[in-house]
Amino acid sequence: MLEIKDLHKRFGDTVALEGVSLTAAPGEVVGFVGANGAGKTTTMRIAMGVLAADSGQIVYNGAPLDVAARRRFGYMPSERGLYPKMKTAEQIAYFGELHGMSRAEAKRAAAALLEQLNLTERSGDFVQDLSLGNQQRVQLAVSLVHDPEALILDEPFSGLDPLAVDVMGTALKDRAANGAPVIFSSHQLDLIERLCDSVVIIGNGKIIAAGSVEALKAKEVKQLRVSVQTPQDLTESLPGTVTRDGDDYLVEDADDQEVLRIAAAAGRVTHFAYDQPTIAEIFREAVTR
Ligand SMILES: Nc1ncnc2c1ncn2[C@@H]1O[C@H](COP(=O)(O)OP(=O)(O)OP(=O)(O)O)[C@@H](O)[C@H]1O
Repeated sequence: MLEIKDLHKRFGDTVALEGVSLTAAPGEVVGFVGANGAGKTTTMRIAMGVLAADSGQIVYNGAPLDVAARRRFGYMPSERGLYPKMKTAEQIAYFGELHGMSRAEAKRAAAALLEQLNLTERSGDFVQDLSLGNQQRVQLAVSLVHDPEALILDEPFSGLDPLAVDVMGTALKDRAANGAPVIFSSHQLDLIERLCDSVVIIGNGKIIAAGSVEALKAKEVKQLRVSVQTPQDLTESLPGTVTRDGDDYLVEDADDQEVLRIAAAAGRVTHFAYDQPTIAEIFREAVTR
């Protein structure tokens, strides 16, 4: 379990973090979202020891996270750090060696990652000759090469094409399936919705919403969507506040069982469920609250 506890950080007069806490359990993929300047990068840098907090703690499996444990983490910093004049496969293996792997182990791990990230054909290319998206795949490979116990990734999906997003998403899910806690930041909320078990929303250095994707959605659920095959117009006969969305009825403030009974009496009910908001809608609502 990775626990980020009550972080505070100022840069001069700027208050960057004001009591930020979040946790990632083993196998949990946590999406970290927030507007530009909200404090995501600062939080992740502090978690990785790149930056010192004014106060707060990073706890891993019950103990303060130290340098030795951090070496077993995988980190993708926002300022990407690759050696442009090194060849792709060598680069990944080199980072493996920096993490204490033997040369042979590191080369094997690099080859496997290149395969998984569809980069095998680029193994011998200099990093500087790769497209930006492929450089980013290499950056992910670098953060994964030592088979990290936990992952902290700052916007790993920015600028990737949909195919690359799928490849990277699968790579992250695989790590989580092996028990790694995974935290990544992103502005792509559809992706967060697709990949994450839970979401943490930060605004102006404070956590403004957090929880499992299902719990966040369930909390915001408001309207019932009903589709009925009937020649009648049920707007007046259904209880509560009723509006139309195409052929559907949207019902609020009503007993759902009563709605179902009236709808079923009128015709064949083909859809009956509460509309769930998207993570994008929950985010917009949270940051404008
Ligand atoms: N080294 C620094 N010196 C001064 N201010 C900083 C520094 N790093 C971050 N800040 C400030 O701290 C706040 C949080 O920035 P941070 O980079 O953590 O946000 P972010 O959520 O990662 O944003 P983005 O989505 O734009 O990457 C901002 O007001 C930013 O200007």
